[in-house]
Amino acid sequence: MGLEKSAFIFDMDGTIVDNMAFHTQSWITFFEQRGMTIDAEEFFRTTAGRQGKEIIRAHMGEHLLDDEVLALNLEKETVYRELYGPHRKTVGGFDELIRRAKEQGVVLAVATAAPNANIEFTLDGLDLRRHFDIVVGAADVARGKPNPDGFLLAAERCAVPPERCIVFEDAPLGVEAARRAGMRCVVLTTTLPANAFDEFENVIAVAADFSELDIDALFAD
Ligand SMILES: O=P(O)(O)OC[C@H]1O[C@@H](O)[C@H](O)[C@@H](O)[C@@H]1O
Repeated sequence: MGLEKSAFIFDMDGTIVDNMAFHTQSWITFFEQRGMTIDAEEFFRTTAGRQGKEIIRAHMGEHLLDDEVLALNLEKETVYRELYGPHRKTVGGFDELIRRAKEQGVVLAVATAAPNANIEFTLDGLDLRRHFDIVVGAADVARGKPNPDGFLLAAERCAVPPERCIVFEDAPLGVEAARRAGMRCVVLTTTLPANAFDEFENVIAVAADFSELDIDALFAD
């Protein structure tokens, strides 16, 4: 890798941890209780990376008051944490990739659509926060993915230009957010297969887990 300052910006859910099936299950339960049915795969493609409040308003009505949305989102995220809690662990090869990235001086950030309680649940619950220079969550930006706001804020706080940032993502809306931010992207196929990302020209690598990735090769692109 060259001497220029560079950053890795990790999506959290579905990327650092393989938890999207648990998010989807908690949404299915949440909507079922309100007499609504959702298709799991379609739901993942169209919502993963959006903020909970955006997902709730899109499905239940834009008229909902902020406090109502907050309470509904709290309910959904509580179910999610109960479901995923016993399964919490990082995706294979994550610790080793972080170790190598630190050795090479890569600045490390997280940019997630998750609320603070879920960030604490995952990053503190797995003792990962110490690895990251910057953590950006739903509370820091108005709009979720596919808007680039979270990635751009993370890059700004890292003081690394977008073209020197590599995003790690598992969801199409997240890859699109990276594209809009002017960032290259590594896709983790935790939830969708590689061909679900064929349309994206900013994808530089696709991997089942982090052990398959070579840092020098990523920055050589
Ligand atoms: O993939 P990210 O950016 O970490 O996003 C996490 C969000 O992804 C959404 O799909 C979930 O429904 C939210 O509840 C969750 O917080």
